[in-house]
Amino acid sequence: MAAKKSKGVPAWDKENDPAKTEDIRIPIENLPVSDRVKSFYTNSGISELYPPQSKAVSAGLLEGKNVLISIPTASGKTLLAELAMLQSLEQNGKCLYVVPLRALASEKFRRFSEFKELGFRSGISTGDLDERDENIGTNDIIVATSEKVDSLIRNETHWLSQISVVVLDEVHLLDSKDRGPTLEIVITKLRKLNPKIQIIALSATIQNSKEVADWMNAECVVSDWRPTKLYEGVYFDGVFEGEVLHTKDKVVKEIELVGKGKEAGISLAADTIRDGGQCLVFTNSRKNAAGFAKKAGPVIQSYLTAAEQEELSMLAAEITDRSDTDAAKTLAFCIRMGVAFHHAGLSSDQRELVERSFSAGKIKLIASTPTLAAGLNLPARRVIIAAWRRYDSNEGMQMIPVMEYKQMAGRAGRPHLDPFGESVLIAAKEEDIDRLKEMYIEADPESVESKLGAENALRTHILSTVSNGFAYTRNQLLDFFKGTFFAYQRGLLSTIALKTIIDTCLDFLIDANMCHEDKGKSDAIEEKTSPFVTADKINSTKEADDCPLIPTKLGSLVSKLYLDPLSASVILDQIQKAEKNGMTLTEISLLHLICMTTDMKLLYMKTGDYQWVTEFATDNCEHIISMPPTTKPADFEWFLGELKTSVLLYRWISEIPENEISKEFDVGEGDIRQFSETAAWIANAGARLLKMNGSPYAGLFSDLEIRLQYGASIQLLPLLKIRGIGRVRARRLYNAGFRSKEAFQPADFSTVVDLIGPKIAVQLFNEIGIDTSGYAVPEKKKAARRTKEENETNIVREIDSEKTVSGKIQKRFDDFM
Ligand SMILES: Nc1ncnc2c1ncn2[C@@H]1O[C@H](COP(=O)(O)OP(=O)(O)OP(=O)(O)O)[C@@H](O)[C@H]1O
Repeated sequence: MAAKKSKGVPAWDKENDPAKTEDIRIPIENLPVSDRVKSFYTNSGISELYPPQSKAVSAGLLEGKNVLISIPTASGKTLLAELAMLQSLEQNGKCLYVVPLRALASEKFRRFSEFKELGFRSGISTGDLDERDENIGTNDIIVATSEKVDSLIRNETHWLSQISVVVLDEVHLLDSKDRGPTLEIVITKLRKLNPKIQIIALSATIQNSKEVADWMNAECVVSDWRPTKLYEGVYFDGVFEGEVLHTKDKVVKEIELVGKGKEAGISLAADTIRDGGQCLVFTNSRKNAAGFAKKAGPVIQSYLTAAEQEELSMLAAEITDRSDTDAAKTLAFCIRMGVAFHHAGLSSDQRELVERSFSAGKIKLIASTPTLAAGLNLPARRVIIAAWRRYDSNEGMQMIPVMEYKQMAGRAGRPHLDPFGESVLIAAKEEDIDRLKEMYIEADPESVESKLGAENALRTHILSTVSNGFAYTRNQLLDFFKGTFFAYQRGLLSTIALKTIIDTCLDFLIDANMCHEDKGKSDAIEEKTSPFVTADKINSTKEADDCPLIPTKLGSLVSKLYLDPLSASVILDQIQKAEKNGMTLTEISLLHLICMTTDMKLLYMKTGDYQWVTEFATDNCEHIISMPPTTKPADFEWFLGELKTSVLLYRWISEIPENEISKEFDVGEGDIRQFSETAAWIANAGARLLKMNGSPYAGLFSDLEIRLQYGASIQLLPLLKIRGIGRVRARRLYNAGFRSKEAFQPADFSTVVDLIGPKIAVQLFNEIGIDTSGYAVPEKKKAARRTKEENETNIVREIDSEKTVSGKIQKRFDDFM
């Protein structure tokens, strides 16, 4: 039934509000948006809203109200965000779209770039694409991760206060131990910065959506409607039985067992691919993901046409052209058979290629860790959950959370991509069938619980809250944190808990000289209001005994660097100790120091590691600033983990090939990049902290930062400082006798072209001030050479784009799964 249109009243007529009770689908034509926005959607084939979307519009989405939308996977949450953003943009607004992962940011950025035809520009601010943060605020829509937004707030980015609509994608991640606290703080600060901001929160279905919505002062839209049927079921002993929840529509399929081992997972995948569908298989470890793909390959290959196989061979060649690690070879081997694996150990290039080729229908099956569970729109007709238990280092084998199951299952049957979807849990025993139905299919996802109440999470946010002027006293700090979801959820109890944690954190910050308390000067509060957050935006509860908290220069710097204050204090204390003891610090000393900080992730110690890492410690004891006594086993074990990670970084900056590092440490290329990038970011922060202190080691940290970014020896540093030159080209130039900028003479042009290719040679000569306009520049010759060159250009570009507004390196926040 179409809603009636009458003058001045929205077409969905709120009085009757049919969307609340009926399967109403508001026609795009009836929406209170401009004609060109309507045409944009109708031209793309979207003529009416889905029922849950209609419900959101009825709830005031297009009237500027805050709305939390908690509806099933694939039910079109993004379109709702788009409508609210476009409506605001037409009234000169500016929108911020906050996502948890960089892969999602890229997907959304690509989509919003289509609004160019409406005259709206989009930008991405995750620190890994070309767009620079200096200019990012000139865009109409800015896509960013929550950590990046937090960092933009800390750096007092002026356009943040112009944001009229903020979209919080995957807001149920408030529950995440790693990402939740930052997301919570970002929401609280954005609301303080601009109390009129419209919040659109998009969430998977969660138990306590009303509670989250109430915290945000938002309307809560809940629905279980899904545009395509999703059959959720269990496979056991050759049969898959699925059911569409709520409609009770059933399917029973006998599955032909195929392949050498007649394995359930492979047979289930083959069953769909034979019918022209594609499959996503979720496993519980990287090893199992690659193992599944290798085993499934020969079966899936038998369904491919010759033309498909040829295309896949080209994709496989793209992988091996760019990397010669064993993992790359295995991936290429699988891709030739139409299958792939996907996990955080792959490089971002490899992951993108796999996602892109699956979307294009070339790769038929991906076996993945949960890296692919969240948010991406992929054409999987069947999702197979091959393992619903996962190993947890603290608690052993555990069943995966219901929320994670729902997210995985929701990748199946996406509108426009597949006619229906199937999600299959594999039961090994008959008694598991009912258990799995009860525990996953029929179960409600867990409630979202704030994870803000831990000292580790709060320390950094307390410093930034004081540094940016969101609070000037202890009482104001408490008031600020009373605005968080943690306080809202815990009620009165949270005040006592928060006060205790705030006091502990402040004691630490005062001790570490990052902030001080101006006792007896409560008048000073008025004097030091920040230009970023004005005093009237602070809900002040100034009392006579409430004296000002003043961030020190060090505190402000640590906040802007996005470093955990504990990390900063470790760096400064250890350097001071070394200087006092008259030590001469080396790259090994600093690498170990980087690994001592709380911001650095560490490698696990394996049984075979103890001996060699202990020997390394003994051989290098003069380089190590602090060595724990062996009498404290837990501390010593931790120390060995730090040292093992330092050795990985040391190999990287010694130009050891990635494949060797991968084998030695049993890590993937993606891990090496993550370790080195995080370490480079901490080295940059270390350099800036020490520079402020006047320490002679600031320079050593700066050099180390560049070496960590590129994975290069100290000899190559002068060449690496030239734009466009990465470690491969720098090594080639160095070996040919070019050791610094000054070494290049106009006559060397053709030699340099031979070494690094024409494009980069021209760039290099121009950069060092030699005009190349009169030179004959040869065409690039071989495709293979081009790929390698482009590969290195990508690495350099990625590194260049890591620099933000103030030239700092931003931290990477990808999962390690
Ligand atoms: N009203 C509509 N009519 C037709 N197609 C639509 C409509 N709304 C959204 N879609 C399409 O549905 C698909 C899924 O939408 P979207 O990715 O926004 O879902 P989602 O709710 O964000 O899912 P998830 O939570 O799983 O990420 C997209 O291809 C989108 O273009």
